[in-house]
Amino acid sequence: MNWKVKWEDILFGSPGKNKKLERQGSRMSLNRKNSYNSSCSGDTIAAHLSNDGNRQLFTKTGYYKGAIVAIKLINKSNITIHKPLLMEIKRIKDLQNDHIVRFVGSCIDPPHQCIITEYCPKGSLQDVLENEEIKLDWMFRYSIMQDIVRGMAYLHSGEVRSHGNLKSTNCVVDSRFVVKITDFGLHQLRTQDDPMDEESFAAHQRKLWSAPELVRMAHRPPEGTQKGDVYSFAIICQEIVYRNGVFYLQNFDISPQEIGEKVRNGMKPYFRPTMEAFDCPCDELAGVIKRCWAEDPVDRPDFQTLKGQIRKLNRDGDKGNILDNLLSRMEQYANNLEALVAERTSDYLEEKRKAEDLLYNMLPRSVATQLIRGESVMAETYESVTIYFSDICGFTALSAESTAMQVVDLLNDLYTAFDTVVSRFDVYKVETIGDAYMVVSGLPMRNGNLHAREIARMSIALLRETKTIKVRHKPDYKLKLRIGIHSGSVCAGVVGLKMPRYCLFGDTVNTASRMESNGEPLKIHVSPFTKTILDNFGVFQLELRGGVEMKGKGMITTYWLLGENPPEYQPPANHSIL
Ligand SMILES: Nc1nc2c(ncn2[C@@H]2O[C@H](COP(=O)(O)OP(=O)(O)OP(=O)(O)O)[C@@H](O)[C@H]2O)c(=O)[nH]1
Ligand SMILES: [Mg+2]
Repeated sequence: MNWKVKWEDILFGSPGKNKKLERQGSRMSLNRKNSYNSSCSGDTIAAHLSNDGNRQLFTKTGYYKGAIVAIKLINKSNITIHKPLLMEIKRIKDLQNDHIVRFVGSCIDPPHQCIITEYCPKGSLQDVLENEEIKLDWMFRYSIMQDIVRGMAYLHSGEVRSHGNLKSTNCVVDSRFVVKITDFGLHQLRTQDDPMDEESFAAHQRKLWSAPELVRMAHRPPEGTQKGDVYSFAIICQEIVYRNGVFYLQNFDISPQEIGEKVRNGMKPYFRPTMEAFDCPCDELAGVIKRCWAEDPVDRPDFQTLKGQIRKLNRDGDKGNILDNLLSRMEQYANNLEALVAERTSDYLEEKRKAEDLLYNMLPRSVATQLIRGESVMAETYESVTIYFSDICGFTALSAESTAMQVVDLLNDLYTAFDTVVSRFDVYKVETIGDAYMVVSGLPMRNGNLHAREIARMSIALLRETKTIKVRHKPDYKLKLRIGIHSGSVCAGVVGLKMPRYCLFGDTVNTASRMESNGEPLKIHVSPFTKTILDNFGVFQLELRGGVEMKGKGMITTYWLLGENPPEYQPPANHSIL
């Protein structure tokens, strides 16, 4: 029973891996005329927007024994394994042909029943024909027809005998643009518990590939007939010639249901899709296609005969030889690889950008850039910087009365607002610890004496901002921010390898923190060192607070920052014309 696969043995991978699988997945355009009802569902199916903005779906895929496989879910509550089914599975597993999709195995244990096959990354022939970015010259189109003929001739010559459901969605395209036949045999597994509504648009659409004699049958055999397959092949060839969807009718717009009725009634002239010799590279091709969809199955050639005919047409058309054909496919393959490389490169750049953005958020820009370049960041001494600390008074009591989520929401609201304010100044936010917020100016880029002015302005702005912030779960609660600022020298550098952090060290940091803890709610507590610098600007209103006993420092005289005078009115200069 080497065909039996355990669902657990199929790897659906991490989200990252899935993304990769999905990208390689086959596409089913949802803008097709039919209302296709996807039977695929599951975690590896992804939707995305194609270049032209159409939503597309991918077929379900997974990893099995190290290879990507296509997974087709079976909509059946119960599968009985009996001898004929086992024999059929064996026959299908033994099939070996370049143009037949390899059967990998099947999961039959509910609830995960599926058929697992080789995965052809380019999707179905219908997907390829619909994709305008893929250029198909005539030689290429002949080779697609020839691939199908070869696969079908092989199927018909073996024990499978016939397909019964040949259509452009059941011809899949591998990464080298070789077309392979899929979804044949195993009808017992494929018949669904809740079959599709026979009168639905999708059901009528599916029948467009079916030969008239089969459509007329009340109980048509799921395996169809060999001549029926030839008719389906002709319909596919017409799709290949016109690239306008199945059963394209020039200047004629009727529903699949009406088409079905006209084909079924078998009245002369027999109703078939548009096929003009002048739309083909040679008259004979149109003739071959028309013979394949002859009303009387006896008049249709078999695939063995078609093999020779298509080969001859391609040669007679003098459109090149085997080598040209090969080169053409290789060219398509190379173009495709280029697109793939471009896509992967943009993925890589996107991931790189995300990683760098993260680093830029965690570290000052210049430091992050140095680290990205692989340079080590040496700790540096800065003679003069200004440090800001703030805290929310009564935060512990407020937290005790709130749920953890409410606290998180509050801090999130607060810091989102703070971060916006902070971004307007030449400062660097060092960290937030709970309700404490620490900001510095004057490093890693030195800014002379401006650091005190930047921090003072930012403090005033933050204080103003706090007054506007509403605590969502306590709308009447007034947040009281307590701010302390101090200037002096610090040492700064990156510490840690796993989670590098840019840290400041030195007594200035401690003093700034003490300025905050010795401050008062809704006030900005300024150290005498910062005040001296601020006085140089002549715009800040400072008020003496008095002597404050500070741990380890003794008594120091501190100030309150009340605000900034508006810039004085400057009359416009009187320019005289010399
Ligand atoms: N890449 C890839 N895509 C596939 C494969 N099989 C199916 N698909 C995609 O899935 C789409 C729908 O395939 P199916 O679920 O087999 O549906 P269908 O072929 O329309 O109908 P039935 O075969 O009759 O069930 C196709 O058009 C392809 O886009 C495969 O082996 N590889
Ligand atoms: Mg199919």
